[in-house]
Amino acid sequence: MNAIPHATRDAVRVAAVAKHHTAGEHRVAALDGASLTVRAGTLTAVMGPSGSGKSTLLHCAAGLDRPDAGTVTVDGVDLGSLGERGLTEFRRRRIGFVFQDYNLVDALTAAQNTLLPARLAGARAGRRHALAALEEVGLRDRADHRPHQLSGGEQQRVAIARAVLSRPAVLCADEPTGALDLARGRQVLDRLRAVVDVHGGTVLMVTHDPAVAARADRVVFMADGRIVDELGADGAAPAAEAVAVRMAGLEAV
Ligand SMILES: Nc1ncnc2c1ncn2[C@@H]1O[C@H](COP(=O)(O)OP(=O)(O)OP(=O)(O)O)[C@@H](O)[C@H]1O
Repeated sequence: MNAIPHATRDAVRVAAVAKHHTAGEHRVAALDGASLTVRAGTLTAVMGPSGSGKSTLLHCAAGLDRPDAGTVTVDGVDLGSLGERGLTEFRRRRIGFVFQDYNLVDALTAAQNTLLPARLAGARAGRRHALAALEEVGLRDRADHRPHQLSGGEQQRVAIARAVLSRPAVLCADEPTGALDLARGRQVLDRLRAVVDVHGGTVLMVTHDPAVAARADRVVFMADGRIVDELGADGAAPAAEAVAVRMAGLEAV
């Protein structure tokens, strides 16, 4: 097989993407020519002032929103070339989500939720695989609990177990630690790091917290619907202080 090493492949390519939202008579340019390339096997954090377009960028990269202009390519597939059904299937098979409100199916147990994307994709994964993935996120003993019986952080970890099992091309995380206390937030981040460092996965994460962003390999900064700056591109780990200074600069504008 001509496998390309993970670190040299692009998992996500967002090129000159524009996206407008309409609220009443207002038309807001949430993205205005945003471009971002995410290498496979890396953890990238997206930061920026409130309203700068972070969530919209993540939604476009995850195939949940369609851009008005520009292209989004995930794992070599131009999402714009897919119809609704094709896009839904691609999302199920190739994109993982750690979102506050887009995570788990209430009617299913943690183990069943962990298996869901793999099963939908036709993989022959069974309970044994689900338990192994849940073990990795420290939740093997909660395998038969349903989402409402789990805390927010535990639900996030089930969503990560899912990614461990189904190996999406990219795992998109929107404020994965936002609702968690420090210790639980750290656990979730440790697991996201393991998705990258142990399993060779790719994570794209939106966060407001410089300390969280400092766990990424690269931090990109948004303002007015575009990527305007970044840290870590030279291979040096971004420091929380440097991230905070850049953010303060953007928020002061
Ligand atoms: N569904 C929507 N309808 C109308 N406007 C929207 C919608 N979603 C986002 N916007 C607007 O688009 C712009 C970008 O929003 P987005 O949520 O992407 O920013 P963000 O950087 O993630 O913000 P925050 O940090 O506050 O979550 C904002 O001005 C926002 O008000």
